[in-house]
Order: sequence, then structure tokens, then C-alpha cells
Amino acid sequence: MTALIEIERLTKRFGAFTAVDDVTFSVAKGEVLGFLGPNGAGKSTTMRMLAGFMTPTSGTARICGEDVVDRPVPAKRHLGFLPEGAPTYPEMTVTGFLQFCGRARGFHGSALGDRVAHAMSLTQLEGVRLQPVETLSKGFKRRVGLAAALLHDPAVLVLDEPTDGLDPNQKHEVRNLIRAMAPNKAIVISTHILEEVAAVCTRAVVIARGRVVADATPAELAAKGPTMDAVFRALTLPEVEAA
Ligand SMILES: Nc1ncnc2c1ncn2[C@@H]1O[C@H](COP(=O)(O)OP(=O)(O)OP(=O)(O)O)[C@@H](O)[C@H]1O
Repeated sequence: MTALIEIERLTKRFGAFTAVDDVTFSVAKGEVLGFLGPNGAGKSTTMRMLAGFMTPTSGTARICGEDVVDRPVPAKRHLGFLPEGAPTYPEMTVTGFLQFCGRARGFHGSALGDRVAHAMSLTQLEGVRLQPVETLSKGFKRRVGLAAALLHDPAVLVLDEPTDGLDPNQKHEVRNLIRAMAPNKAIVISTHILEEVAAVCTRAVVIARGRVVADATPAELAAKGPTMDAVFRALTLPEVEAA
């Protein structure tokens, strides 16, 4: 199976502090990789480097074979990225923001309209299409970011906590959407929600203090302890690891 995402020995230092330490993994078409770890483990930093938004100190990342540092434009063409937090340009309406993103992706005229309408339908945003983004609830803002990431139907999706701030119904819808898109894409989602791993992921990479501490299927992870919470703690707490 061809890996659409390849991360090789990726490292990021901020001064003397190493936030991401020699991280290597790849994601093939059809895989949904859950990227797990406690607060501050290095998930967002890894995802920002993979998305070409932050330069690695060392190591490489490729999207559909394109190096994110040496060939950022072709790499980003294949990528949809949902960063942490709310979309930029909060004063724009939902439609205005998505049209802006679509034009930046090179769509115009009826193709642009079709793309925006399809992305809004996938993320159920039609009811708020004329509302400024800044007036939306947290869950709706998250879905606007998701719609922007999906707009150009990229082969690779990198989603930083896609269900953060969503109510249980919306979480269910977004997980269904991820599952439905999965066969044709390579998808990475970061999450703190362990049930999400079993619900949508085909594989999980656990990171702690910048280093990969597990790379396994959800079933293999679950078999390591009585509960997923216990497995997560055993893998990520330094005192448990040292014991
Ligand atoms: N620009 C920066 N300058 C200095 N330190 C940074 C910077 N960005 C991140 N860090 C540090 O790097 C570490 C990893 O942060 P990161 O945001 O990647 O963690 P995370 O796993 O995404 O955490 P969370 O689950 O809380 O979102 C943290 O200790 C953070 O404070």
C-alpha cells in the first residue's frame, strides 16, 4: 500500500526544549491514524510541521511524495489541514470565508460555488451560511474549519482535534464523515478522546514528551490493559513508564 503521508525522524526544538523528538510514521490510503498523547506531548507541533506551517529542526515529512519543506506548494495541493482553534478572518460570513479559501485553491465561477456548497453540505453548515464566523458557537466554528479543509477534496487530511467543542450529535456526524471519506484518503486526527480511536481510527500512534511510545491498531492498544484509559496512562505517564 502506498503511503500518502511519510514522516521521517521529524524533530522540533524550541531553544533547549525538544517538543518533537525523532518522530517517524507513515499513513497509507484508507488509513485513519489517531494521533494521541497528553497535553503538551507534541501533537500540534508535529501536525503543523506535517502541514508545512512550521519548519522542522531536522527530519522530513512528505505528502503524496512531495517534501513539505522543499516543495511546499505541490505538497499543500494534496493536503487539507484543520489547525487547532477557530478559523481566521472571523468577520467573514461562512460562505464568504469558504469562497475565499476556494479562490485561494484556484476555483472560480460555478466550480467554486459547487465546491463551497458541497463542503457546507458535508459539514451541515447551510443554516448558518450568511452568519459571520465570529458569531458562531465553538462547534460551528470547528465545522467551518473542517469545511475549509475538505473544500478541494485532498488526498491527505490532517485534522487537529476535529471534534473539539462539538456536542455528541455533531461528534457523531463528524466521525461518520471521516469514516465515509477514509477509503479514498490518508487521514490523521489528533484527539484526547480515547473512544474516538475505537470509533474511527484504523491505527493509533501515541506520543509522550515528543516521542512515539506506541504505534498499533486500536484492538492491539486495548489489549494492553483493562481499559483504554489505563493503557493511555501506562504509556504516557513517566512514573508508570519508569516503574
Ligand atoms: N512556538 C513555541 N515556542 C515554544 N514552545 C512551544 C511552541 N509551540 C509549542 N511549544 C511547546 O511544545 C510542547 C508541545 O506542544 P504541542 O502544542 O505540540 O502539544 P500538544 O500535544 O498538541 O498538546 P495539547 O494536547 O495540549 O494540544 C509544549 O510543551 C509547548 O509548550
